[in-house]
Amino acid sequence: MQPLVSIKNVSISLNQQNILSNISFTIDTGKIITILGPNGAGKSTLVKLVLGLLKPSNGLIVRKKNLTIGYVPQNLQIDKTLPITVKRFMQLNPTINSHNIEKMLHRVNAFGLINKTMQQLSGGEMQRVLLAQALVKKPELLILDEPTQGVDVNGQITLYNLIANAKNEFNCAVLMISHDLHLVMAKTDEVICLNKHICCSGTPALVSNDPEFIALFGRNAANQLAVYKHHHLHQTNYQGRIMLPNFGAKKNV
Ligand SMILES: Nc1ncnc2c1ncn2[C@@H]1O[C@H](COP(=O)(O)OP(=O)(O)OP(=O)(O)O)[C@@H](O)[C@H]1O
Repeated sequence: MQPLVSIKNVSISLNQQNILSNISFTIDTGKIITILGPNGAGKSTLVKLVLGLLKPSNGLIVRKKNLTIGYVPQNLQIDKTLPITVKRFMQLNPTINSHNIEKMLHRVNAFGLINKTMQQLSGGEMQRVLLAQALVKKPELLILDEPTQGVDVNGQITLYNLIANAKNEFNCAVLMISHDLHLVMAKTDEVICLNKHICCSGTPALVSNDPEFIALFGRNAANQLAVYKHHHLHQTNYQGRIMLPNFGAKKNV
C-alpha cells in the first residue's frame, strides 16, 4: 500500500541554522508513530514539515493525493476577551454538520462541555475538544504535538486511549510527539528518536524483552514501556519522566 507520507533524506535549515538532517521514514495507514527527543531536537519542526507548513531545504516529502490531516496542537491560545463556546469552536469548519459535531464530542466524552466556553475548559477537557475537532473531518492522518501537556495522569490515560481507539475506528495513521513514554509506548507501533537527525527507530516490542529493563522496573512496567538501545548518549532531561538512554533498535547515525 502507498504510504500516506513518505519523507526521503529531508534536511532543513532555518536562519542559516541546521535544524534537521537526513530524515527518512514513511507514515502508513493504521500505524501509530511516536517521535521523542530532547528539547530543541527538531520534533515540532519535523511535524511542521509533515504538515506542509515548512519546506525542506533538501530532500523530498511526498504526500498521498488529497491527504486529509487532523492536527492537535500543544495548546490553543484563545483571547480571553472573545469567549467562544465549544459548539461555536467546533462549527468553525463550515463543512461539518451539527450531528457530526455532537457525535464526535460524545466520542471523546466531551458532549457535556458543548455550551461551555473554551476559556473555561481544564487542560484535559481542552485537549479532548481539540481531538474531537481534529477527528470530526475523519482524517487519514492524525498529528498531535505533545497532546498531554498540562493534563493530569488520568487525563493522559484517557487521551491516549481515545487516540488509539480513534485510530482503530477511522483506520487512520497517527504521528505524535510525546514525552510520556510509560503511557504512550504500549500503544505505539514505531518510535522515532530524534536529535537533529534520526538516532534510532523501531518497535517498542524490543523493550519488553530487555533484561536490564525488566530487572529494574519489573515485567509489568516492561509491558508498558519501551527501551531502546542508543549508540550515543544524548543529554536529555525528561524531568521525572522515564528516559532510558541505551537503545537497541534500527540505527541511523
Ligand atoms: N524559525 C526558526 N529560525 C531559527 N531557528 C529555529 C526556528 N524555529 C525553530 N528553530 C530552532 O530549531 C530547533 C528545533 O526546534 P523545535 O521547536 O523543532 O524543537 P523541539 O524538539 O520541538 O523542541 P521542544 O521539545 O522544546 O518543543 C531549536 O533549536 C529552535 O530554536
